[in-house]
Amino acid sequence: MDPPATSQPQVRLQMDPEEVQHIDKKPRLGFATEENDAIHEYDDHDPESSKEAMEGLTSVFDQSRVKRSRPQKKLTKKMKNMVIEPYSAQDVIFRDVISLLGQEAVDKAIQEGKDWESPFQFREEVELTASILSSTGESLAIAPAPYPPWVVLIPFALPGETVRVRIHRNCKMYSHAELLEMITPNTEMRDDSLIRCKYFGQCAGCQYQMLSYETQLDLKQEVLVKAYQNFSDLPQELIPAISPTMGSPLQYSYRTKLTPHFDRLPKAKMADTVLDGSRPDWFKIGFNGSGTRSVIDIEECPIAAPAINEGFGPLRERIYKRLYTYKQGVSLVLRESLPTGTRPRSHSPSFGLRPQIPMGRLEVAETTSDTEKKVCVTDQRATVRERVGDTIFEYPASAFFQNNNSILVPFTSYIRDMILPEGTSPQSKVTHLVDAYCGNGLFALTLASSFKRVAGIELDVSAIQWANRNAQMNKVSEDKVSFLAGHAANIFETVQDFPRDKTAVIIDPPRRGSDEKFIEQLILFGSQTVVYVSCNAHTQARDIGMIIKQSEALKRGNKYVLDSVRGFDLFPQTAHVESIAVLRLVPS
Ligand SMILES: C[S@@+](CC[C@H](N)C(=O)[O-])C[C@H]1O[C@@H](n2cnc3c(N)ncnc32)[C@H](O)[C@@H]1O
Repeated sequence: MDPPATSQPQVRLQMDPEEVQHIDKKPRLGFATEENDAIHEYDDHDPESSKEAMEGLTSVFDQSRVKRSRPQKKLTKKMKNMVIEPYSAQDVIFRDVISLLGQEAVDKAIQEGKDWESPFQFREEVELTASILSSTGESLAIAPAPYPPWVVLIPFALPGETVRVRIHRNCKMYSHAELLEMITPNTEMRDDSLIRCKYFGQCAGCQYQMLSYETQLDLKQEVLVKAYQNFSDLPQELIPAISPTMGSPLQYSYRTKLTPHFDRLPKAKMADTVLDGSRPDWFKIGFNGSGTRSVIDIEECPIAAPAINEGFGPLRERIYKRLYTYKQGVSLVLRESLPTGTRPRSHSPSFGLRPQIPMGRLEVAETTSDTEKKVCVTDQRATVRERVGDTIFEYPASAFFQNNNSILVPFTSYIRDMILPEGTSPQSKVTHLVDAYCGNGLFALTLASSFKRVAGIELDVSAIQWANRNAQMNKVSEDKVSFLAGHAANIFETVQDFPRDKTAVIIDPPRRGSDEKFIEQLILFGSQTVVYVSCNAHTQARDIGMIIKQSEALKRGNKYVLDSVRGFDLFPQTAHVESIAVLRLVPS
């Protein structure tokens, strides 16, 4: 079903392999995903991410569900091509549209073929009031009477805020930056003095800089509530109360990876420009603009780690000097790294301390980040070094690794505490761990000291080589931790000797979630605990619903129940949230 993790169908290395990835065609909505497996519709982890749903003031009915009777020529090419992926941002918004307009009105519009027919005249001025904030970070407004039922997305607006816009074709008129200035503020939630980035509103990366951190965490809790309501297909009584989101110790300067890019250079402009090593005014390196597919020039990113911002200036200068060498669009990687020579710490008991420190109502995790000076790695093939608690990780600069180091100790400790809750009797204590979708070994290696045996599996052969190397570097023996390259579902036949009532399985799949093959094997194996980690709560909710229902359908005397769901804020200032769901096997 999924392409192999190592294939990169639309991205290939051509020249200057040390620093750039040339892109065959102009990126549609984003770049190679953190999973390195394809060009995704958008990459939730990257500030350049741009969603179709954030393309402008966009109508949000669903093309894919409609059997059209009206002439297709009425639709623009873009609309014709638009298919809403289940569990995508558009699908998430579509559920919000239904909740706003009602199922009946939506069905009627679809039946009449009016789901994409804007009720607005060309360049008509309309005053819109945002009704709800979607999980994607933009607000939805209902067109006022006498318009027919119609929903418009307003990026950066908050519920209750009003904006007067002149509507263009398909409701698109103003750039988002202009929109930001046109919004009549809702003083309860909005505090524009909090905005730290001069590109906020223009750049597609951040959605929430105008909100207090407490509000951001509350919104992310709400994202998980809605994800489980809308996508798990579980009755409400089987969904536990979603726990408050764990805040990130660093709310700015946290990103350890940045991937700015530039488009194919315009030949005519190149011919007319004297390249003198400075930036020609038409040349832009940065991220996708909000509401546009073009790149905006960004010199610094306040959510990125200081080392990355320090490295960005010199990298830009190197690029200006050799602009004539770039034949295609280019994606860069900047990665924060410990200096080489940093060694693993000897294991200290501090890693076992409970991480949370309450700050009033706000819970922000305590970090054990290094105080050591970091460097910026821009060579995509170079090795990056990172410490998580006592464990050192190395991986290639272009590989996947969680991008907010400041929260990784509390994040991994929380998973361990969920697997080994306080007060468990020694007889029922989990002793064995499976790390499915293990990447280069983050969970397996940070948690190894708490288990007798650990087995990790990962599709990307190179990631497995790095996982083995990381095990060696941290002096974790092969008898204790083993890594296997392969489809996650294959892990279960290799851990038949693990006692199932004393085994926990961690799942951390890509955004698209897990697959039926894996879920079937997981349920058949029947480990005592399952911890599902995900950067996409919607596919997580779908999979959790499947696991619960299928385990019950097996009728073998036990079933999975959803014990807890908690968000971790790995992506402050953005609408994204990492979700940890814990399942326990209980007697039916
Ligand atoms: C979100 S990353 C998590 C990696 C790791 N747990 C971490 O936190 O660093 C998802 C990983 O799943 C891997 N993957 C994707 N499909 C897979 C499959 N079918 N079987 C095993 N691994 C897969 C990807 O290569 C990627 O490394």
